[in-house]
Amino acid sequence: MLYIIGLGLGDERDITMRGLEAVKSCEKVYMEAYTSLLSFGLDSHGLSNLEKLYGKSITLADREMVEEKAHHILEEARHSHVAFLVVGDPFGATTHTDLVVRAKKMGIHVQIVHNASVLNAIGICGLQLYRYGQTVSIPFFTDSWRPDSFYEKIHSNRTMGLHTLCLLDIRVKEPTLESLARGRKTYEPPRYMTINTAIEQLLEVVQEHQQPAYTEDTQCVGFARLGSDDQTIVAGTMRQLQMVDFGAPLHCLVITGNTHPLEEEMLEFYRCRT
Ligand SMILES: C[S@@+](CC[C@H](N)C(=O)[O-])C[C@H]1O[C@@H](n2cnc3c(N)ncnc32)[C@H](O)[C@@H]1O
Repeated sequence: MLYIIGLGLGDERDITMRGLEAVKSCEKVYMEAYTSLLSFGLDSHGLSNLEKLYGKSITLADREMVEEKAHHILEEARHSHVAFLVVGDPFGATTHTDLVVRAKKMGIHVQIVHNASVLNAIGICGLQLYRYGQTVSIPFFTDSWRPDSFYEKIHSNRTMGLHTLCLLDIRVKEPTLESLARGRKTYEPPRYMTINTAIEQLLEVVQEHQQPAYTEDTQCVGFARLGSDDQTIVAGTMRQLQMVDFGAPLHCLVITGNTHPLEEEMLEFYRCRT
């Protein structure tokens, strides 16, 4: 049996009763460690908090393991109970759908335990969840790689008056260029995109378009560490949010579409005062 268990967004206390029971029944516990981050991080201290709560040791499943060695996890799940822990909800990231499909094709029973996701937690700012268009991902630009496919999606969302959730890049376990050349992998330190960098890139991309989908004066909402005790939510123009220090990761950004008066009333509680 493969259990895919959402941990929610805050800390170890956010697992559901059902999730906790499932973890406790498993012989092997993996923790997915690259599409998100719990508020206490995944250092040895954060992990040991989880291990203490579950009374089990946890194996970190990094990008390489999930993408290249998923077969090994699935083979274990064929013969025993295996838990695969995911920050947020299991279906808040596309990777985990792939795991479910592979497991089902191998005839392995899969059980999903849902939890809160960034995809619904953004509702806290008052923008109605059913007034969103396509979600976009904003990758870190490099000197030679500046993919901007997110722009057209934002454009079409805004044309229809819909809000856009921008998920921001997470780079963990990226091999350094030198190590690739040498054939022995060493890794860059982890990087998490800030709202400030996202806005800088958004404003760079929009300059290349005649009829801009947004400007520096477009209303947005920035979210940091949603679901944790020190979550930060600020509403303001792109220009205003660029000046805000949102602190530690994770961050995401919403570009507003047309707003309803009730949405405006809620946004007032988070309005940037500078
Ligand atoms: C691929 S999504 C994974 C979402 C996760 N599985 C879930 O269901 O919430 C990861 C992105 O969501 C955003 N994100 C996730 N958790 C967040 C949080 N607690 N606060 C703000 N943004 C968050 C970040 O932009 C991050 O790069």
